[in-house]
Amino acid sequence: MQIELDRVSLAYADKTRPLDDLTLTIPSGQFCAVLGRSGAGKSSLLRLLGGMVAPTGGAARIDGMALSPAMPRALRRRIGQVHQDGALVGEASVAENIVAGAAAAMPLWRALIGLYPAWTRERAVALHLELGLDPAFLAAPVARLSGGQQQRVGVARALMLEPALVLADEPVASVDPDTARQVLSVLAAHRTRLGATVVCALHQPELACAFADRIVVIDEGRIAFDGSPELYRRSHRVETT
Ligand SMILES: Nc1ncnc2c1ncn2[C@@H]1O[C@H](COP(=O)(O)OP(=O)(O)OP(=O)(O)O)[C@@H](O)[C@H]1O
Repeated sequence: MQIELDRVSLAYADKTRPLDDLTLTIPSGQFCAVLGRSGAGKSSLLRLLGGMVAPTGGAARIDGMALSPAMPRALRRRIGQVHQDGALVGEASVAENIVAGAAAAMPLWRALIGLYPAWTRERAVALHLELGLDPAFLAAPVARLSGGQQQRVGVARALMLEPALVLADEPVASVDPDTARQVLSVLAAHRTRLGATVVCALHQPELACAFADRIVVIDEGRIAFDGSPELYRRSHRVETT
């Protein structure tokens, strides 16, 4: 899916302006890492791309269609989102949290009573293992997992419907370096297999350079850098890992 932001601004009710006149095109199939200090506007950008908030200025489009909280369900189900806070149901099991990522593909009543088809359970288990989680966790309440394990559950849930666009907000913030690489490898493999677009907010420039095709740095709601990992490395002296 191609993303086009044309002079997009976002202002919250309290007049905070996390995105300011931002123009950005992310072509279909690109792995774009979004870097920037805390409070720079990365989560706001991902919320806007996920249709959770509407731009207050400019135009935001995905495959030519307007991005907004009112976008059609058929479009929304093609977007997989990894939320910074996990947005998991703590008392539900890990398996239940992961299969919930398929809810948009079935009638609401089925999701409400947990009547998920067999393929969703099989896919949930496959993703769980691919992300390096212990099979013994599947039946455990998600609240019992560590922060990093919960983040991986959030990634598995986001990939359930094989989304054409993955929006990942700091998906490796709480995991060790090896696990971080494993999680980003899963996102990169998803991109390669399906030609999906991946937009991933990160705080680790070295991981961004290792996995992304393109680095965008946001500062005070504006683009401070936009270029290849090679260019980013040269201009920011990033260690190669
Ligand atoms: N719902 C909201 N209402 C008002 N202001 C908000 C809201 N959400 C975020 N902000 C503000 O918008 C600015 C950008 O926040 P955002 O969460 O997008 O930054 P970020 O780059 O993702 O930061 P971090 O790396 O810490 O997650 C900050 O000043 C933040 O306080």
